[in-house]
Amino acid sequence: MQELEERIQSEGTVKAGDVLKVDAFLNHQCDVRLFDRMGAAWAKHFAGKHITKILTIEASGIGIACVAAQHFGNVPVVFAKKAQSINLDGDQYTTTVYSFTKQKEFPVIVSKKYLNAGDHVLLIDDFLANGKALRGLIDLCKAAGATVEGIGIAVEKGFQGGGDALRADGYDVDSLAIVESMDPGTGEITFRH
Ligand SMILES: O=P(O)(O)OC[C@H]1O[C@H](OP(=O)(O)OP(=O)(O)O)[C@H](O)[C@@H]1O
Ligand SMILES: O=c1[nH]c(=O)c2nc[nH]c2[nH]1
Repeated sequence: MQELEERIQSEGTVKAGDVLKVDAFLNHQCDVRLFDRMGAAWAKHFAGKHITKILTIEASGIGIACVAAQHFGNVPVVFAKKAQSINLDGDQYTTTVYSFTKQKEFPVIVSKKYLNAGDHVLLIDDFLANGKALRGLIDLCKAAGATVEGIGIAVEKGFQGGGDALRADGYDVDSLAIVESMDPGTGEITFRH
């Protein structure tokens, strides 16, 4: 998606440790008109797929998924929680995920009420790096007997390999920008096309 690549080039910064900072528009301050166009792009890619639910993970995927849902017939958006809460009752599907930016392991929890066998799920997230977050969401879908119809990602860091491993496993991963390389010294960012 050319618009997203241009925003990354003009507003993104490359940090040490393979971190791309795009919090001016994607995952701190949110450009909802951009999110809307990202939703439209995923709707075009996944046209013809029967999607009954969007599943994402706290925190940064939530806003993007909610805006994107409007392009999928306003299907419900469920987000996996990364902490137990007195607000979480009843049976739950749980797994654990190592968080790239927080550098620690989190529980990942979805109430059994909100993910079911028979659901056809689109996974949405802001970033795909090593694929840990998505593998966790896929595990939750498997536990529920739900079908993963596809994966919509805003920014994939292709050089970290998580996306290619998911594609090799047969998942339809639509990343709107795939960073091929980025250099914290010069700030140069290149994209895969
Ligand atoms: O492919 P991976 O290696 O799993 O990296 C991608 C994940 O990392 C970020 O989550 P993180 O927990 O770092 O931050 P967040 O709370 O802002 O979503 C991002 O939102 C993805 O969920
Ligand atoms: O803002 C972010 N920048 C990144 O490089 C990244 N990788 C995973 N999750 C991420 N979030």
